[in-house]
Amino acid sequence: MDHGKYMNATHRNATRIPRFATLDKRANDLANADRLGEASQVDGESLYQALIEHASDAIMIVQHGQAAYRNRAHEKWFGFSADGLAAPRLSILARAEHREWVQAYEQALYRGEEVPACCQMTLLNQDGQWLHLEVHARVITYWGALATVITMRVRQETGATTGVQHREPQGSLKSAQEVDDIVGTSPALHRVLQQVQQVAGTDTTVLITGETGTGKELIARALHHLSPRRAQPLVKVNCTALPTGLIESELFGHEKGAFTGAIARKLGRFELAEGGTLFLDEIGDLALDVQAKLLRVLQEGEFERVGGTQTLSSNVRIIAATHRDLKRSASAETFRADLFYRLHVFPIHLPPLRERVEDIPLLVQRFVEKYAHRLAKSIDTIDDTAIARLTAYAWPGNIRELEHVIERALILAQDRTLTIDDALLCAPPMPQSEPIESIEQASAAPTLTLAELQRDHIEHILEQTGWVVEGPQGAARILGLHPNTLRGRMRRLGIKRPLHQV
Ligand SMILES: Nc1ncnc2c1ncn2[C@@H]1O[C@H](COP(=O)(O)OP(=O)(O)OP(=O)(O)O)[C@@H](O)[C@H]1O
Repeated sequence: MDHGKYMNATHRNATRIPRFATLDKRANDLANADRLGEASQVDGESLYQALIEHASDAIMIVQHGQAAYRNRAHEKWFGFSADGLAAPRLSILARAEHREWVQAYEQALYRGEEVPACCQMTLLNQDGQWLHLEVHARVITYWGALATVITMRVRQETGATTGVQHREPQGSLKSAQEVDDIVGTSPALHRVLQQVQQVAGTDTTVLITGETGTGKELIARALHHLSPRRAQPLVKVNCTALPTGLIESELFGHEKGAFTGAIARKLGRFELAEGGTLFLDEIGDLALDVQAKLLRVLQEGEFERVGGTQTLSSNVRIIAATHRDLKRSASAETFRADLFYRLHVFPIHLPPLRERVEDIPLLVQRFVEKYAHRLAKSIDTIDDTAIARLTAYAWPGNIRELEHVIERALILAQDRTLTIDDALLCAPPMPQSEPIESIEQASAAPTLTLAELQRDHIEHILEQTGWVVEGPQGAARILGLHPNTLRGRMRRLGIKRPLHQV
């Protein structure tokens, strides 16, 4: 499939083909009409469209190899996108052992060749359920152009890959995925989304933990977008990126003349987030004196601007995130224990990608679509060995690293098949035979601590990049880390450029 073409085609189609909303309105017009008395007043085209829209079979119209229209049943069974158009290809969703066959079927179909009038296949939906389908496909002329109509009748659900049997695909869990484009079907992600759903509607403080690049910010956004505060601002503060001297004024604002350089009053992030959500990223890096002031706002809802005497009250919901083990930091007295308990009201832990490898194929699909479009590349297939390599890799930078690997793979792609060269993956692959739970231990030499292992790996990458941290060729990008996060980690792990290389 030509993704570049698809995106253009989708935009072109947007004007030529009635979009979901138009069909939906016509369907509603029809539903509102008195069926016996007024049905005759609805024109034949509307009637036909309403019938398709409300059919119990999943119907998709494909043009230029991509979905130009999907009816309600299709969205209900497959999910995948809020605008109803971006349904992944059948072959991506097919069972591995049938993928080749489904791909051949699909390609023949889109070339306008003859395919069996009816066939059966099993496809994965967005909720990780396998659906047994009876598939009918035919080529038609649609608004003056050739299109393929694919009708699918769901014969049976075989239960979810998550192990949850017969879960309703449009259930409440999907909304978190819908609002922030969160991809994945693993039980681990499923549990996280369940927690998001439970807490989003409240004002409870949430502490999101997890390694770098696991999607903490994405989850924070989903919490805000699903909360009653969604119409108010979501304000982010990166506690690592701000110099210690400035963080207090960033959070609480300052009055004119409060310190040298304070030439005017400045509102802090608490005031900017008033009525909305304040996302305190990397809260584990907050200086101890600022922690005390933050605790006061959390407990009493009050603060003063730096240099100010007026006490201001605050109405913000706090979401904090960290890659650190805050409990351990509290024991080591680098983080206030009282603040830790105040934040730890509703913890959400995002497991590392290596513990939810089931999410990798869909994430790859998502990133291929994203970057194929941006880079104007056309990718039809993802090499089988590529998926095997990607699932065997340890992903120290988690999903951000995966995203960058796919971007680089697309830049390097010479033809329409995406391949993953070992050189694209920086850390050693995980041992294949070990169960996932033991991988961390297995990949670490017995005499090395995790910190030592991390230091070695970061140093190794820095040496490869000539100690360049930032930029397209920099170590941060390769490791899938934000440059400031990498600098912070280098400081923490005592990594310094050797003098002879300076
Ligand atoms: N489940 C997911 N589906 C789609 N994209 C994801 C998912 N999880 C993470 N991403 C993407 O991976 C990248 C990293 O995610 P995010 O910034 O939320 O991670 P993080 O844990 O906050 O990282 P850090 O600790 O370094 O700040 C982002 O581009 C995000 O959109």
